[in-house]
Amino acid sequence: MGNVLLEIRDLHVAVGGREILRGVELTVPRGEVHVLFGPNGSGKSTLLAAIMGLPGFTITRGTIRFRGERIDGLAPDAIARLGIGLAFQRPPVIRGVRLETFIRAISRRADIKAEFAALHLDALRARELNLGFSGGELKRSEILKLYAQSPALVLLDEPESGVDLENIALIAEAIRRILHDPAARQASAGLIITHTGYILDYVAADRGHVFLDGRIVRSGDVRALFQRIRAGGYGEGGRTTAGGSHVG
Ligand SMILES: Nc1ncnc2c1ncn2[C@@H]1O[C@H](COP(=O)(O)OP(=O)(O)OP(=O)(O)O)[C@@H](O)[C@H]1O
Repeated sequence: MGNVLLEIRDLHVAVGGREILRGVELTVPRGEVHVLFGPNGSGKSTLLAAIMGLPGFTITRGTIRFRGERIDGLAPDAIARLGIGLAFQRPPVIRGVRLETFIRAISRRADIKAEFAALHLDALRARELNLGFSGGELKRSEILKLYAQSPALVLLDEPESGVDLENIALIAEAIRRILHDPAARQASAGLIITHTGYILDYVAADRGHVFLDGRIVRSGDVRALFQRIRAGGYGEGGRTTAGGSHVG
């Protein structure tokens, strides 16, 4: 138990009265990076939202434990304070709050100025949070947010989607700094959703899981799972859901 950071048992989650997660079982040990694959609508983002305690995602059965303590039922700010951070797939706009003000308010890091520069976000410091940000800018500011927050468990929802190749490298390097921070006593654990797999070229991932219809149906070596999905789709015998070599 001492080595387990996140433990999810028989998790059922309803959204808008519809059951989306139907018995998720997942264990993430300290310092490990796990990757979630699965077709559109299979419930991957819902899982991250439920871990984060976001409103509208109702846990109807099961438990979520972080460092051995139940966190299901806690408010998102309490969960964030315990050391979990989420980079949204589509982050919300917050009018009237400048990017820099927001980052400084949540930052536990001394070197945040350097990270603004590394993520090419200096020109956006005074902008209202996420308002009119391009796809790449949105993703980079989400990663900066995580870097500032410095969580023990990092949840990344498609960090590279809609991002050009140069910016993927920029983002992936920053994710590496968050996950494998030499200043931290222990590396952070991560749970990453990806369709493209680009991120796997940069981040050393320990284990992969395939999501289908609200459950994890297969787990194993990340690269072997990804190759299998590329070759045959997401279903047990291949092709049932994703079809052909199309992954995302
Ligand atoms: N706020 C909501 N209200 C109603 N249904 C929702 C809501 N949020 C998610 N859902 C539904 O839950 C299902 C799972 O969505 P989710 O975003 O978790 O899937 P996903 O696996 O992350 O998909 P993708 O790969 O397309 O991002 C979808 O059918 C979606 O429409």
